[in-house]
Amino acid sequence: MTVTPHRQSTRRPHPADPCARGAGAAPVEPARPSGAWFEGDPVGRRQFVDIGDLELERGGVLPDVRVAFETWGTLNEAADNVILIEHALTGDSHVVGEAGNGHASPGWWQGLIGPGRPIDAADWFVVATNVLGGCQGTTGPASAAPDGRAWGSRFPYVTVRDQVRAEALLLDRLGLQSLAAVIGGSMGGMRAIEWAVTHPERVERCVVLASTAYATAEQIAWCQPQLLAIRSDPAFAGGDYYATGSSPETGLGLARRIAHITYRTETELADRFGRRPQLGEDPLASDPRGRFAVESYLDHHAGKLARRFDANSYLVLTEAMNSHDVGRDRGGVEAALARVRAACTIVSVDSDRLYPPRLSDELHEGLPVSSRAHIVSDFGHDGFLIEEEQVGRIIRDALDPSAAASVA
Ligand SMILES: CC(=O)SCCNC(=O)CCNC(=O)[C@H](O)C(C)(C)COP(=O)(O)OP(=O)(O)OC[C@H]1O[C@@H](n2cnc3c(N)ncnc32)[C@H](O)[C@@H]1OP(=O)(O)O
Ligand SMILES: N[C@@H](CCO)C(=O)O
Repeated sequence: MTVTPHRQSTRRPHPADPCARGAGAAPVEPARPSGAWFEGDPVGRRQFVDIGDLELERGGVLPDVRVAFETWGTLNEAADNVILIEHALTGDSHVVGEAGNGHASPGWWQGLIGPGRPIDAADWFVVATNVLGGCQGTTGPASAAPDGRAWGSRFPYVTVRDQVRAEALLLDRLGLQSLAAVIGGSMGGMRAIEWAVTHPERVERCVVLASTAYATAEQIAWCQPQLLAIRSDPAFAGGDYYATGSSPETGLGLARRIAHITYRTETELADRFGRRPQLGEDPLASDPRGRFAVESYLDHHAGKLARRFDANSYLVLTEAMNSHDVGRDRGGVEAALARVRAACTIVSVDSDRLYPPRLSDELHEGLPVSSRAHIVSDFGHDGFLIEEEQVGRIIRDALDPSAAASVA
């Protein structure tokens, strides 16, 4: 297959990237490349394809959608060695990074792709997209609407199915019809299973980690105070804060604190922090009031996310996760899962309190061809990111030719 690179972009913060610089200022879209293009790049750099107008599940059309992605490896002649990797809520397409090519920053599954690694780029062509509604180059609330202003509050409600539709259009544009595997964790796992249900004929293997067939009552419940925290921040300005010179960092930080607790475990926090005060601080003093170490830890994660992520994207993606239900309008979860033809691997983290193993059991039991795998971890939901060796072993097994395809 001939591939023509029209334009390359490294992951260095683009001045228009609200995730990279804090979301305070008005976004400026980078110049749009014309038509679809991509490059089989062994290192992985962010690239863009305009997929046109996107029809949304709840009605209406999102015009001029752009999808950003990175690739590793080379597409083979048969175009049947494609793996799609789906990132989680605040993740991105930067699955691995390599020093020396403008990619010094490691990726979120750094040990996964490369020579001798579970996904050897000599064998596979890996595509990792940035999700619709996010803030890493794919169209989201900080992108310019047709009138040139940021979408802001006008950005529509998008569902996980819309996100998968955008990715399917991207792959169509790239001429990639079949997926040897789609792999994702957490919110990425939602997209992975939605891919297998929506496009059974295109997906050969599906690996779903720390995820679910549908958002549960408790998951939606945890999201509610996070949504409220952002929307209650005076700097939120109804969602149209891009031109105000500030952004709802306090609300986003609160949301992250709430979420981060759900990503970890009670025992980890107890063992790691206990009742220890933060170094040099006294939580029992009245002036100045000091912090417990665990409070400082949460402050750290809150600040870090508020600096790198757009609050509107956090809202849009959280609501998309709430929308997730593979059974909607398909006769229920059981009927939806029965459509899947991929060989699936369903993975849970034993200590995950947010996506507990029973949800993986439900997926596994409903899928026609499924293996069940377990990650043993002290870290809870974040175990799917932290326990890279275990994840690597599971993915290596899932990609083994003997675990292949039921796709006709
Ligand atoms: C697919 C995706 O989801 S990609 C997105 C993943 N990345 C993120 O979500 C970023 C947020 N981070 C996380 O969720 C988690 O840190 C993970 C899963 C990435 C990694 O987990 P761990 O390796 O266990 O990191 P941990 O939670 O211990 O955090 C370490 C940070 O806390 C800081 N920290 C630890 N204790 C304290 C404390 N008492 N006070 C302040 N900061 C503290 C460390 O200095 C370190 O800072 P750094 O990350 O800026 O270097
Ligand atoms: N740390 C992950 C947890 C959600 O799965 C994220 O922020 O995306």
